Amino acid sequence: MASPFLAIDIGNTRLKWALYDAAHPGAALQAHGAEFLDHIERLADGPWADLPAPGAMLGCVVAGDAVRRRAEEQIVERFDCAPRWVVSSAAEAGIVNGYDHPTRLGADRWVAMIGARHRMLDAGPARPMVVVMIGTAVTVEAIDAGGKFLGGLILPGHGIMLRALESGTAGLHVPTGEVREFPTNTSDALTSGGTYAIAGAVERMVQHVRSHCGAEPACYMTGGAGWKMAPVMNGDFELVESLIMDGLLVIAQARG
Ligand SMILES: Nc1ncnc2c1ncn2[C@@H]1O[C@H](COP(=O)(O)OP(=O)(O)O)[C@@H](O)[C@H]1O
Ligand SMILES: CC(C)(COP(=O)(O)O)[C@@H](O)C(=O)NCCC(=O)O
Ligand SMILES: [K+]
Repeated sequence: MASPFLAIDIGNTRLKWALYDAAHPGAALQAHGAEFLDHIERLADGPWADLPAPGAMLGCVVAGDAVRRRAEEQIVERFDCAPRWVVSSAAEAGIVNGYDHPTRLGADRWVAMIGARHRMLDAGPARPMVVVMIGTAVTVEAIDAGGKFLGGLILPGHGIMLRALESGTAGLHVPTGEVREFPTNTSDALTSGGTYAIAGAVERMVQHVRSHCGAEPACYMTGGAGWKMAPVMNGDFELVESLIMDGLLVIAQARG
């Protein structure tokens, strides 16, 4: 019988976790949650206290070694399974890594591309892809129809953009505004500026992929703030909250 599988994604803002009934794509989600990094120590005695024990876990972490160790303490304290973390490599689960130094690619980016490729092939014939993650930072990846990661953009996320503007100016200390085509107050101008900066970068990457690959890319969006960006995107963007968890399930199955 299959045993439960624990997937963990540790970004620079939050640790996201999901427990599945087995370690393969399409497995049933049994429980999930997210903790800000300051609250990782609550996991074992809090949200994880009543979970069935996973037979294995796999995660990705870009938040640094100290945070990874704090998460490992919780995993080991609560569950009898070894912490395992994905490291970006030259090739895995259908994606070939075009980075100059493949292991320097953020593991979350690598895993999300693997999840997206699996989803795209499930839906139909192979196409190029643009994979966008809206987290603490924003990443915009280009993948060709053969599964080669061509390269990607890194931008500041909404929060970092606003904090940078606040700390670098005298007059920009205002509450969050609305996204407007023609903002007429400072709050709306800041919120709209950040949103359209991201949307514009994504649109450029879609153009680059379209002309490089000669085909319309399948476009996926994920990350904690993906729901804020998805409504303003031009073109067909599929919002998939679980893209990283999906990628972890694909990798776990491929590794057996
Ligand atoms: N409920 C929420 N809690 C925390 N951040 C949120 C929430 N909803 C949206 N966000 C936005 O999502 C971003 C964090 O997304 P997340 O995917 O957790 O990032 P990371 O993977 O970098 O830890 C924050 O910068 C914030 O703007
Ligand atoms: C780009 C990132 C900071 C994104 O982090 P996140 O927003 O998910 O917290 C992370 O993937 C990272 O640290 N990458 C390493 C550098 C690189 O991918 O080139
Ligand atoms: K992330």
